[in-house]
Amino acid sequence: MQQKFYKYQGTGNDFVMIDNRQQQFDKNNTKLVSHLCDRRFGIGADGLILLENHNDYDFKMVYYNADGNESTMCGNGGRCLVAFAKQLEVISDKATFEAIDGLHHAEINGDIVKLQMQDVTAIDKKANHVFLDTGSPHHVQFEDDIDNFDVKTKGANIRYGEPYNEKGTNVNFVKKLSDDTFRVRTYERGVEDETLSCGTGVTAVAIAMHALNETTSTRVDLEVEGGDLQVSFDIEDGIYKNVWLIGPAKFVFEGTI
Ligand SMILES: N[C@@H](CCC[C@H](N)C(=O)O)C(=O)O
Repeated sequence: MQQKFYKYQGTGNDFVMIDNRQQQFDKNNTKLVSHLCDRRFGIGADGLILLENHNDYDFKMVYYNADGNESTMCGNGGRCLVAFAKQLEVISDKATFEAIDGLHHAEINGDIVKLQMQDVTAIDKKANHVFLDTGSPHHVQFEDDIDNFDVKTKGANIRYGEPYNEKGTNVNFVKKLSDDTFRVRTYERGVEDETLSCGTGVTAVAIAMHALNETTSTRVDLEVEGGDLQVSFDIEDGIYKNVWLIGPAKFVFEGTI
């Protein structure tokens, strides 16, 4: 069977998008998803996203990692899906959609997509890292020599090690550049490699940096391998609310495979 697809990227985190409003996609076919994401034998992407109909909201997001398994929330993928929904004329400049972690609101203005993320209530501060869930699990730790750091090897050791083990976590290495700017490199679970950007990852970094008093700003700039993102939030009684992930989301090409 031939499959029509669209390719999008958000600061270099790239996705195969499929319009599954007619429910024609074989959703339990792990091999098919990993084949479509394969950079040599398929289209090539960090993940695959289905846009589906929803009874109450604009659409539903179903996210798979490049390994073919459905996974938890993808922030950059959510932003790209909003741009895709606009291309399909499912929305105009605002969206409300359901993903695996709940409801998301979003706004699109040109290439820039703002995506509201879930509130963050639990921040686990350890001696050398912070762990928090921003829709996906994230380990955040400082790394001074971030430019020369072996993210793939060191990230995999943490992702598969204690206490995360097989279920795993995404791993973010951070360097502070100024009071409100941080450089981030991320090892992604399910891609099992460094990606050029991770939306839930930079959201976790921004909140972790604030919780550690590394910034007093509630609007944080994040420099990632594939570009620049911003995260803004409010804090009420120790809960991070009204969390927004902001940055570019761009159409790359479309085709049939
Ligand atoms: N790239 C994503 C994160 C995708 C999910 C992650 N790989 C996982 O399985 O936890 C993002 O932009 O948030």
